[in-house]
Amino acid sequence: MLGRQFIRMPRFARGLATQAGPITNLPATLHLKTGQSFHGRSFGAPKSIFGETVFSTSITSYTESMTDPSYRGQILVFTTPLIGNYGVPLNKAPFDNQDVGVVLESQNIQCAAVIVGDVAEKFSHYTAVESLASWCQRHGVPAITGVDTRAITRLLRDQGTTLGRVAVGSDASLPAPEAQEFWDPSTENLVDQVSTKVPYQLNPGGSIKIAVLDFGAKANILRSLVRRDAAVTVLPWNYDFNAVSDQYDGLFLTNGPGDPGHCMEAALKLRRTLQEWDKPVFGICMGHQIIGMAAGLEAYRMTFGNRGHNQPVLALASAGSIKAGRVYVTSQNHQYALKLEDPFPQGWEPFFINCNDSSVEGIKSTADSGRKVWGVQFHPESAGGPLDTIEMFTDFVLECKAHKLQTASFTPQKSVDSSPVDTFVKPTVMPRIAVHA
Ligand SMILES: NC(=O)CC[C@H](N)C(=O)O
Repeated sequence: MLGRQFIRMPRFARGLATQAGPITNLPATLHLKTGQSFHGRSFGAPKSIFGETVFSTSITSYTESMTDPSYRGQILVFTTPLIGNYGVPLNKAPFDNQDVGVVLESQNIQCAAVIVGDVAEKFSHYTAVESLASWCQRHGVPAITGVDTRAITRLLRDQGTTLGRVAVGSDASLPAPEAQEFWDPSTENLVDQVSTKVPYQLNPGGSIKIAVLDFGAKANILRSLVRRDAAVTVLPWNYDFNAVSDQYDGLFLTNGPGDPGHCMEAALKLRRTLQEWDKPVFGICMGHQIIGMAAGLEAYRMTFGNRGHNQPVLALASAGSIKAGRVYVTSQNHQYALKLEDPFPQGWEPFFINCNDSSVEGIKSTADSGRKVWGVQFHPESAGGPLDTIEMFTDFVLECKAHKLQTASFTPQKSVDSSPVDTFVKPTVMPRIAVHA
């Protein structure tokens, strides 16, 4: 009764919900480079691919995870046995300059393939317009169901993230590829593949100007800034921010796929920024790793990384909404981390530490450094996952405003025309859809 009263499905969704998804009967095999093979059924695109096999402990939000550009090149194994039961929503948001035009984290499925124990053949949700199976098929993404994901996960935990091959249809019965045939996505600069090619703006009338270096931004990061009334200018990952830094009140560095070592160029540019520019800087995941590398810390590859929405982190310092000594439950998706060095580089301190594996979960500039710079390995923007740390976006925007106010009396007023956007390729309709294509 209650459900009927409060949850009214839009007419288009009512007809589609609970339809059976088109599960194919094609055989499908996951081969790991370490020699193990798992045989199941295909429910995605009838094609075979290589990738890096990783597991996620997230229980919900398969749609957000699969569209997160940080999963590029990865074969994503869900530890939750039943995946797909709420289907997939229409991935389109109102087309205006307040949003990136999508409901999920980017326009496309970004992971190379998905592996589940049991795909839901029927789905039901008031926003669902199609099944997980038809979404994968439409996007050309292979997917396997009916394999022992617990066994795969235990292997990956022991031997670490492992290169894999998803073989579908007649390929499924072929022998496993030779070790040297496995493609390793970490050898490529994946960031360059997903970052915007041209700068663009969101919410140009916002009260504070934030430049965002796009390493493969999740849409909810951009939304989280826009919702706090930031005027956001999204720049390619290797853009020379130093040339335009005086025109912004803050700098943000996003998440992104692959080995941060491929983005050393961005870390070196940021090192100069931090030497010459004293406004607030905030980075998430890949962005945090870039800040760390700019500070002189080293990034290393973890055995199996952290992927899931239940990662507890302990705050070691207080800043804004974050209180030292508290544990926050966080959303994560990473393979690399910053090394915990003792002592930390001068002017820097650890901010958060992971309660499970003691890896560095955040760094910040020290109180006496005169700067406000934070990086966090986890995802405060959630999508999916808990919102325990979402107020870090508010903290950042408030710091930018405070800095602007403090310096306003000393800085000559800039003319309105000083916006760097005038020198950019400035489309009249922002290329939101094309950003992560
Ligand atoms: N989500 C991210 O930004 C991931 C960062 C980096 N690609 C890693 O795997 O560690």
